[in-house]
Amino acid sequence: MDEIQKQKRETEKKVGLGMCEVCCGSQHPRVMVPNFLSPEECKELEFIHKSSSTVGYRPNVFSTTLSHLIATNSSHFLIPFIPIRERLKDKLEEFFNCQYELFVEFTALISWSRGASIGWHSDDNRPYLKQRHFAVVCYLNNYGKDFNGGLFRFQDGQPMSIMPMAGDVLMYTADQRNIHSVDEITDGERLTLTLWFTRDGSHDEDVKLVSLLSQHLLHKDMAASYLPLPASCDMYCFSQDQASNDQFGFNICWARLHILGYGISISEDGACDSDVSELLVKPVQLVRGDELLDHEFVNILHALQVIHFYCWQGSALKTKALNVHTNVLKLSDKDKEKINCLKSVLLNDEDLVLKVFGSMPLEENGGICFDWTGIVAAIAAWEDYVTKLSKQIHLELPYWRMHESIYTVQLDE
Ligand SMILES: O=C(O)CCC(=O)C(=O)O
Ligand SMILES: [Fe+2]
Repeated sequence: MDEIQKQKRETEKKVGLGMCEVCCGSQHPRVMVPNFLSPEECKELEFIHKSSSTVGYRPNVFSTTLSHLIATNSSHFLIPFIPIRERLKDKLEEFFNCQYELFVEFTALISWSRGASIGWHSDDNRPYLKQRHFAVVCYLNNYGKDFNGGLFRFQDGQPMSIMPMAGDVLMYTADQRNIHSVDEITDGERLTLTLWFTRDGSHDEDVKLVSLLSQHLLHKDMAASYLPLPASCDMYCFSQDQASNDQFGFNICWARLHILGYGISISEDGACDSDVSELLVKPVQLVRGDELLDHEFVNILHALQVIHFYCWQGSALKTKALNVHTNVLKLSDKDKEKINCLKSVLLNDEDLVLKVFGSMPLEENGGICFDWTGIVAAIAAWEDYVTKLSKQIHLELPYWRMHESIYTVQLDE
């Protein structure tokens, strides 16, 4: 930890606040802003990503887009992004001395796992990406602690290489003046919040998101609107050779529970004979070792959200856990057989899970934290958290619809 902080201070020194004066006239318009996001903001976004991500657009890359959150009944998770997007836009316009308004073109949480990398490129290097004028990369976890490899490099100019550290933000123009690459990840999972901005209002992401939100939220009864609903199963299906779409691989929801030491059980008879798409929408129970928690989650995504909420809020939940009643059952041999059968459907390559999600020490990331009372407390605390966000989005949506823009609405208490 000390070593990392030392490295971080060195990076700040190297990059220096002087970089913040760089503007559009420079040969390589770019800026690195240390500690722009708070540790709490980084952790909340990590929770959202780890409990909602799908397979990404490149091998060994996972992503959570805002439209995916809307489509999976998790629109309320947009709320934490809103103040961050606003602050990033203000900073970008200020640093690049923009005389015109910028629009967010695309927002995503993106994680890169072992084996992922990208060679030299500019971010507008395809005809369909020409509207991308600025890139903003917010680093949400730490080089050397959460992952290894994954250094960001610019081909020319200063700063030349960036060591990702949680909270730091890199902004650069998306054109040829900022050709860059990312080294291969050798261990762990590297997480960013990445946004592209455009001057072209016809590519404003908000217009599309508001329309999706209207379709999803307007006619829904609030009480049911925060329970997650999985997307189609291929969005969670990881296979080594994604192009071939072969059957060998794993379901990433299941895999993310597995690396934290959890399994799932589906009590319904014959579940094991179902195909993956059916399994994803069935109620599940959590398993650890030979124990089963007697609580039914509406589906695997619900269980995954609660476990990652527990990892995120773990210590804060300890006091709440004191008066919680926990019912834990011992698994019978027949139960174990059913669970193993399920496992064979959701994962046919266990080694691949470990290869992809790496083996960085998990202690500080909540990986080792486990006790059933804490998890039962997390079930209720997760519900309070999502209900609060859900109420907020329902209150704000009418204003967003009016302005076709997603922004912090000042509502009187
Ligand atoms: O994550 C990063 O540091 C940059 C990723 C990148 O270059 C891209 O997505 O185009
Ligand atoms: Fe890029």
